[in-house]
Amino acid sequence: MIAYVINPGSTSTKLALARISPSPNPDLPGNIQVALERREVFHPDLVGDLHEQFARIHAELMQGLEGWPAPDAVAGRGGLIGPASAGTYVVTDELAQFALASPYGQHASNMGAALALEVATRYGVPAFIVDPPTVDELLPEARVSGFPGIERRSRFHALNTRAVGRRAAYEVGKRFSEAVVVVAHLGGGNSVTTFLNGRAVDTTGALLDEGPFSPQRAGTLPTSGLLDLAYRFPRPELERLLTQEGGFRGLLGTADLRELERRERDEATVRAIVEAYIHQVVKAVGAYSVVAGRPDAIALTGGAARWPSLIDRIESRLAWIAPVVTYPGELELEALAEGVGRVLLGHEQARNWVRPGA
Ligand SMILES: Nc1ncnc2c1ncn2[C@@H]1O[C@H](COP(=O)(O)OP(=O)(O)O)[C@@H](O)[C@H]1O
Ligand SMILES: CCCC(=O)OP(=O)(O)O
Repeated sequence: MIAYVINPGSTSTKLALARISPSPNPDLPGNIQVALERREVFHPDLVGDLHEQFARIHAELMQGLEGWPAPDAVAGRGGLIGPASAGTYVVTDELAQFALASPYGQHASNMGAALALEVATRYGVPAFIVDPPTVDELLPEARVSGFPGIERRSRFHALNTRAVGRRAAYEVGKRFSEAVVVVAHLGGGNSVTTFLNGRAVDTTGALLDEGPFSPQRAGTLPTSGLLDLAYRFPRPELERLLTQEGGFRGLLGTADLRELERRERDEATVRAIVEAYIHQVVKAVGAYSVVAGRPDAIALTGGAARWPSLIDRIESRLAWIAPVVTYPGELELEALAEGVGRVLLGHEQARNWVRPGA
């Protein structure tokens, strides 16, 4: 069985031809075996409204697909489509258009559904999204913020962290649906999430929410400092600053952790900010390790997990809580393929999205 899987990101669109089959080992996560033939389409200057960028990204994507055999299905990384259950969703034109103009925030993943639908329509096959970032399974007590009218939202790296959580549970001899796993996605954006029996019961969020600062996002700020900023900048500019000019980029002038890995040894300022990042990450993981009882496993993933000494320092401060497993980079293409496979192989029913408030 063949699926095209498409993951639009802020600087590139990652894609793969996925060959999907039932796993010969029924104990493997998801009981599905996936083999990926990967490609990447680079667009480092993706700025502005996604509608304006979509036609260009779609044209470049079609070139990226050239030479592949026809698919049985196409899957795109889901966007900010409103509160949703975890699962694999059929992409309709309504879902695709809603995501492109999402009222829940601008994010490259908002293009995933429309790109998948465009490609799938050309081949006359179904299009899907899997585990969109707005998967919302929060405990009621996790929704309360502390001020009336402000509700904590579930907006995180659901696709990657669920796939990583499934594997982390498997590594400690548990099924994801019967385990407590805390997953820290340390990428361009960060999120720390507690999974209880396969459900994301609490999360820091990843976009203008909470949590440790990231290569480009500010994360949780002291409220008084945020108020000062609110009186200095109009909201659109402040959103851009907090999501694109915060974190390492704001503090050290670069969002590239590979550069900081080289500089840390000789520059005390870099060392101090990296230590502050580690401090914030371990504090967040520690806090999310008490949400649902002692975790069976803690998982570290995202691009920052490719920095060995960084991960060693984080792991050494967390290992007393639970076994720590690391998945450098992300499993988003694998997770898209597994989500489609679960539906096409009959393990799971595809979900139909309903517009929020409909
Ligand atoms: N080999 C590496 N060593 C250290 N940092 C890395 C490495 N590869 C990527 N990174 C860093 O990870 C961050 C991007 O994480 P990633 O999860 O790929 O981003 P995104 O959230 O955009 O998908 C960047 O700051 C990048 O510099
Ligand atoms: C919107 C939540 C997902 C997210 O922030 O992804 P990136 O870190 O890849 O931007």
